[in-house]
Amino acid sequence: MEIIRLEHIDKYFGERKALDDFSLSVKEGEFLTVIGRSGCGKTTMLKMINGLHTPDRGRVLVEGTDISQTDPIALRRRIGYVIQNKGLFPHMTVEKNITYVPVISGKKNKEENRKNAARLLKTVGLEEEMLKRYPNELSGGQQQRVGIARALAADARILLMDEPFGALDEITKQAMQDEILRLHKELGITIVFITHDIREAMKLGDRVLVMDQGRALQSDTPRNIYRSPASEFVRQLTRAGSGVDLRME
Ligand SMILES: Nc1ncnc2c1ncn2[C@@H]1O[C@H](COP(=O)(O)OP(=O)(O)OP(=O)(O)O)[C@@H](O)[C@H]1O
Repeated sequence: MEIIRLEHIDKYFGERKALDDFSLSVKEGEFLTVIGRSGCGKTTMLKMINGLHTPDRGRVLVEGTDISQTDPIALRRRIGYVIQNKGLFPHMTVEKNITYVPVISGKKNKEENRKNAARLLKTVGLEEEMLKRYPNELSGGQQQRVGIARALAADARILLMDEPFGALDEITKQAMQDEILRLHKELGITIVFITHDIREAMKLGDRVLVMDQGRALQSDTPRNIYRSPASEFVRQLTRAGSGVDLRME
């Protein structure tokens, strides 16, 4: 079943066209990785899904409903959103961070919320005693885990991740990649995951979407992308050590 659908989206920032007739369909339970040069529109596309950006043309459907017809706050609360670094509230404990959305959504039972937060921490591989800590008392990898736990706290069925592991060292990054693969399998959630790292895109994605200049260049399984790249750019991208620098526009 289709869970996310973007139909012929155009998005302008002033004169600049960030998305150009962009369409996408994501199936429920799919793990989609998104890769492309800096500035090609990846984040803009992701923010279309949870309504942080609105299209100038086209429609966005989540679970079959046009999101322009739904309450944007309710939409954002049921879609998990994990970003690099700046995700957690620094002045709140881990517990408060994780229970933030459930609490503002009306779940006021403290004991139940605490139990739920402890369960989620365990799900992402952290100890319950971390509930009392503040974000600056955690390592980068631990903060990312809390970010994921928080995104899952509202029983999200969709997780949007924007370069979540970009700032982590290689070893922590690999551990987190394995962790997110496990979570995806266990929870059956749908994940849209932006990365600059082609190895990460190929390792995690059931399907890899390559974007360029606001358009979808190719979207296929890692194997097919590797075997039958749609263009020279995609071919170079998938060849390890090809020297393609995605951070350059
Ligand atoms: N709020 C904004 N105001 C003006 N221009 C914007 C805004 N957000 C994005 N843009 C522009 O739209 C284009 C697409 O940006 P976007 O952040 O989606 O790219 P990206 O592929 O996610 O890049 P990166 O990989 O560097 O994060 C860029 O040229 C960017 O400068």
